[in-house]
Amino acid sequence: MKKESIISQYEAAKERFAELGVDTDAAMDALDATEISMHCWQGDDVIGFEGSGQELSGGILTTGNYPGRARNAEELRADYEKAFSLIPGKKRANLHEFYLETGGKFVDRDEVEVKYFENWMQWAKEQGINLDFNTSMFSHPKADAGYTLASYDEDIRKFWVEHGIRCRDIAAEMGKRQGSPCVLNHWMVDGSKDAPVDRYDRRALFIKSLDEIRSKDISKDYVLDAIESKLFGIGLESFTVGSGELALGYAVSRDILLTCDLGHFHPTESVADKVSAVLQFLDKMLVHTSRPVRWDSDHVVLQNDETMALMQEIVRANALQRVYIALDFFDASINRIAAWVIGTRATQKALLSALLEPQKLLLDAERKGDTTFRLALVEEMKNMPVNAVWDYYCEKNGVPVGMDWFGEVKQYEKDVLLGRD
Ligand SMILES: C[C@H](O)[C@H](O)[C@@H](O)C(=O)CO
Ligand SMILES: [Mn+2]
Repeated sequence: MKKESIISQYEAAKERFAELGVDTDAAMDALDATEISMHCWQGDDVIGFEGSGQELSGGILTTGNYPGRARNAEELRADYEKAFSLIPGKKRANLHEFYLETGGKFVDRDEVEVKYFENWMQWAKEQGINLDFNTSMFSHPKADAGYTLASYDEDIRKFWVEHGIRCRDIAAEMGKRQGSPCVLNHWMVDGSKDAPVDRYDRRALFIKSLDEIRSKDISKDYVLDAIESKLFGIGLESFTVGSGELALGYAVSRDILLTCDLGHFHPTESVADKVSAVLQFLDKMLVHTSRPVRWDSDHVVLQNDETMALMQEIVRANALQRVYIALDFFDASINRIAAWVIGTRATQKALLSALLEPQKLLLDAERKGDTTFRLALVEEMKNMPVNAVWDYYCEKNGVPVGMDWFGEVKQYEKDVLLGRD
């Protein structure tokens, strides 16, 4: 699209929104101030660089065989950079522990140290971005029985506690060096295929282990712990130790973040609706934008009703400073850089659309009891020229407008990705 058309379409859109009392420039400023944490695991199909040959486990699954998967950290960082160049606004990089770099030596999860993330930290600094981190309590022989922190086997439980402690130290170092807290997500696979008899002791053990992991007092300026609940995993259909209630109770009682993943609840449950409830009790929370298709399939997130509703609820609750937004999907059937670009831009567009909502008009109508006007306006907003504002925002940020990014991904595929297989 020509620059003049982008500008003239933006001017027209600005006027339309202004008629509804919406300031498009303020909306773009708010979007600009919001960091989106881009997960590393889309780039290599959740395999990591441990080199143990261990298959992906833990009830999650990547399907597809698109060429060009990143095979090492250098390739993954190069792919990240390509994706960054096609996405406007502030980005963070979200790492799992098993993306460590050890120079070829096998380092088990209970031996990980900050030195194995030096390259990542250096790179993040050069890119001007911050890092987030995740404990990796899956895809490991000691997680194969389905229990980690809730294992009855004390050696296994201690192994994972040690892993958690070390991950927290690494996250603290990241947070300290980058001058921005590193969000450390704790997701544990723990659960079982069939209904267990003992749920109570398992959960008590799980909590005990989490407390042990978090026993060191680390400033929230460095690390923000978050606990992620889940409904079920493949092969772990009947029981999840870290259920919604357990995670919420743990987060509230320990004053840490709760992580709500769009794919981790019953299909009729609205994650958007949880935001205003959770934030009554917690200062902050983390959301994982994903797209469950029939189950927690981790399809690339789109600007669908769930993502739109989630962003609306964050904006309506005036909670952009309190909700950390991270992506969580992994699709190996399409170009992985395109997956990042589609998912990140979709998340940002949904957020922009929420920021362009005529909040005052809607609230006034609702408070007056004029639900007819509210319904009419909500429906009308769906076809307002949000995209003209988005195109202008991309142009202003020096990233491709519309589908222009796609040609760049295809070129990179030809020049770089196809040479990998
Ligand atoms: C890689 C995992 O999918 C991710 O860390 C976790 O957040 C999750 O959602 C597991 O289902
Ligand atoms: Mn998740």
